[in-house]
Amino acid sequence: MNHSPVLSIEGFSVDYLVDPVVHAVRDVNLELRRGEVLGLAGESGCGKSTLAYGMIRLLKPPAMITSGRAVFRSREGAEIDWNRLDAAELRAHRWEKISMVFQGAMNSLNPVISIRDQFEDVFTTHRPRMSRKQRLERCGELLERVGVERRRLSSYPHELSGGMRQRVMIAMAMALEPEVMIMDEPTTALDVVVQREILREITRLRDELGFAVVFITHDLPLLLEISDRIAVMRHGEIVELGAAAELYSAPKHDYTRQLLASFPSLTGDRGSFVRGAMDDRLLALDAVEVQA
Ligand SMILES: Nc1ncnc2c1ncn2[C@@H]1O[C@H](COP(=O)(O)OP(=O)(O)OP(=O)(O)O)[C@@H](O)[C@H]1O
Repeated sequence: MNHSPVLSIEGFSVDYLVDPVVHAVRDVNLELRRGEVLGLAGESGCGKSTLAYGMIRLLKPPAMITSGRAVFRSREGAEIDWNRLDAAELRAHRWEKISMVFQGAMNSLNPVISIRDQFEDVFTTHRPRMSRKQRLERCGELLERVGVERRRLSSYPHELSGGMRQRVMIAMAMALEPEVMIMDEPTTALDVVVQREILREITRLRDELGFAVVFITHDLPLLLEISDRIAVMRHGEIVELGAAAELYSAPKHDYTRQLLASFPSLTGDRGSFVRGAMDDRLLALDAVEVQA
């Protein structure tokens, strides 16, 4: 993995201007490295979503960014200060450079428009020079990438299962080959088996295409499994940031310890899937150390 940052969050603070004011994100500094899966962990209300929406300027009043900036560095070396973009530039860069999949995104598909037409929309807006044939080919290819048959392009959302619709949303988020994908609880609404399949798909695609992911969930065991690094948030601040395996085996902050302890599957006697996966990771780390 290339360790250069693709997105740098610097001194970022967001308030909700209600009475009393909520300081939802407080002076956060965070670097997302090219190609990594960065997990954002922390209990409900700690500010994960506000930070994620804030960094791409998707917040609406009463939210206000009170300090800081989010700088995106493209593959070509261009620097984009997200806070300085006007509305048209923001629209152009979202999806192109940074795309998003949110919890329940599958319900944002328009029920009366076929998957093909919704998909094509992304390309007609952002790739106006593509021919219809090219668009169709690309839409089919993207669907297959996320494990949905090409023939589903002619389906309407209600004809697909929730898992399939969420896969369609992930395919759409990948359509313009963004360098960063922000995923806020993208699989929470799905049953555990489908959730696992989709997560496996996301990490496989990340390996193949090299985009970086900010993955948000309150499900710490899941985060430990799929993340390279994890940032733990509490009361709007990042209290600990480290490699997933290290955070699991040697948490530094008391709150991280408490958070780990609150998941019986991580601490209980019964072996769990996550613990197995983490043990493999730790063994891999040991192997690297032995080689070094
Ligand atoms: N529109 C709003 N107006 C006022 N306060 C808000 C608003 N949206 C969020 N907040 C507050 O901001 C803080 C951070 O919320 P946020 O949704 O970012 O947390 P979160 O960690 O993503 O939680 P969850 O996991 O439940 O989504 C919370 O105290 C929340 O109550």
